Amino acid sequence: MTNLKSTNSKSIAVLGAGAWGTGLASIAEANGHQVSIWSRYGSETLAEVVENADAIVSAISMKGVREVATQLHGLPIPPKAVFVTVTKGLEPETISTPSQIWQETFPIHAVVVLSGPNLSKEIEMELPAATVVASRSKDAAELVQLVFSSSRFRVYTNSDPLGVELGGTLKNVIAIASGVCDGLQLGTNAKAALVTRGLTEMVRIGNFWGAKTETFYGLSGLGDLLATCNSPLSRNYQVGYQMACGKTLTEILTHLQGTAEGVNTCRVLMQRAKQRNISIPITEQVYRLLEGEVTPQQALDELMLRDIKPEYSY
Ligand SMILES: NC(=O)C1=CN([C@@H]2O[C@H](COP(=O)(O)OP(=O)(O)OC[C@H]3O[C@@H](n4cnc5c(N)ncnc54)[C@H](O)[C@@H]3O)[C@@H](O)[C@H]2O)C=CC1
Ligand SMILES: O=C(CO)COP(=O)(O)O
Repeated sequence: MTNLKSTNSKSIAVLGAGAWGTGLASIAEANGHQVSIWSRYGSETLAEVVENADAIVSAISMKGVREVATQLHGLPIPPKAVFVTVTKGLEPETISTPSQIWQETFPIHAVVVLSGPNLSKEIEMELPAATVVASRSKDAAELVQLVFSSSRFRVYTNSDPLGVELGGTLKNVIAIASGVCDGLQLGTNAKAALVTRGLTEMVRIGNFWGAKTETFYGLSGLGDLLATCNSPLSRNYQVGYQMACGKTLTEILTHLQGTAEGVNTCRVLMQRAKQRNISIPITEQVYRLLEGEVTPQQALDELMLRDIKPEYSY
């Protein structure tokens, strides 16, 4: 077994000084690594922050990933540097995942996806949590595992980066639906049904994309669903909860602290599912709700009154 204390100090560049970027920076720093954080509002340049980095951690929200990757592309990046992406979103124009953008921009560097049930407020309070680091490169995943592993943060490796990334991304849409469920006070049975059928929907989309089914039953799929579908700390859950309480999406997003990626992800998924004829009924109702086409109650009725069918039809 690896002794966590034996890790050599690494140079870690964190891009994005939001809730999760600063949270991950604190974990790495507490583990004895040299951490620099880059923010578009800060005084340090990207070039200064990534110079000599062993790992470059992108904690940029989806809308900024391509722009930051392009800015970095023109800079001298150490060949040893591993890119770590923690963004949970999809690019609307290309339907690319963040790791695909990083890999496309830096084809010779290893890319690692870090995702799991990691509500940053709880991590900030040093409550225990676990996560997954996944990569096509076993060495890169193990390096990132050592950088972040601690007595408060248990990090597992995984060899299905696409599944791990999609788990964290797709669950955001189900978290919005769960917020609606709680806002309407539909009860525990309804929540259990929603989360379970939500997972089926995630597996269906993930399989279509080429991810492994079992990955969705791990920390980055089921684990993250359980966390975000049951916690008012989740911004995505808050979007659904507040819509069920009568607020408009614009009002909610104006006052929300940080990013609720599920809003954009839901739109991208609907576009993809329509093109490919994939059945995603929960996502479809979340989409219609976000677009103002149905009320929360109508979305519920539409889901309950769908044609009856067998439980399994991936
Ligand atoms: N907060 C959490 O609990 C967790 C968040 N995540 C994911 O991590 C990502 C970041 O989340 P948060 O830190 O919570 O969001 P945040 O909204 O607090 O921070 C986002 C960061 O991205 C930066 N950014 C956005 N567009 C940019 C651009 N064009 N150029 C440069 N920088 C740009 C912002 O300045 C900010 O520093 C999201 O995809 C989220 O889903 C993942 C796990 C946990
Ligand atoms: O992904 C998260 C926890 O794992 C954070 O969820 P929210 O983005 O909904 O706050």
